[in-house]
Amino acid sequence: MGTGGAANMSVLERALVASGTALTTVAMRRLDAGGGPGVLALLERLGIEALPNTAGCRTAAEAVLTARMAREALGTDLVKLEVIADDRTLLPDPIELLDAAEQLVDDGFTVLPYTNDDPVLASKLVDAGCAAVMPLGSPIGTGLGIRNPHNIAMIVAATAESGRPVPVVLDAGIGTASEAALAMELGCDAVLLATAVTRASDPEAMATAMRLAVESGRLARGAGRIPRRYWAQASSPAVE
Ligand SMILES: CC(=O)[C@@H](O)[C@H](O)COP(=O)(O)O
Repeated sequence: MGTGGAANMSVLERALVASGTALTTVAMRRLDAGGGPGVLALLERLGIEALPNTAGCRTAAEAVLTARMAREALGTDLVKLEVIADDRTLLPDPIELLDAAEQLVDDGFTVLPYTNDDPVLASKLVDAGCAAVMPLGSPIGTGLGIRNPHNIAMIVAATAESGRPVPVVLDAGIGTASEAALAMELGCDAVLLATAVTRASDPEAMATAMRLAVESGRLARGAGRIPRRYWAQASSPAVE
């Protein structure tokens, strides 16, 4: 889960608990430095691990600095690496992203990069030593779902066949539960979402729906779906 967009801390808490999340991002450049029990205190009380996020960074240098500050502040080598090209699309900048990933891996970070649904860039991030690849379904906050399911399936296949199989996390753009289920049926190992829950009319209910969708999508993936057929096939064989 992400923590951005919730109406208040009480709504966020109920959604986090309902989602069953074990790892939740915290945008380090948007952290409320003020007093009072902020997001970090909430996550600690709920026993949810904080995943520092370099959200808002536009260059590799900014992302590397933000990650290092987060490691100092939170004592974790985990980092969700976001390097954004522009404020309108919030799409990853592939050049700066790969540069930052290489620097952070060299500096001992466990890097979880938010990337495009581009199998070539995903493979380069795996080769750079990232601990996962996190392709978008559609741009952050759009709720447009998974625009290129085939690309996500290719990233899953290429990652599994690479010398370093790493988890694939569908990150961004999920709008409702069926899209989270589809991500898991495509072979993703997890989803990372915020807007669909935190800005839903009933965030707690949507968080519950997402948890159930991820569980069912994962089960369906393992159950071996039937092949798609061109022509009909009677479900009951004809009696000879
Ligand atoms: C939670 C987080 O890190 C977001 O930047 C993530 O990409 C979620 O995007 P949505 O808000 O579209 O779910």
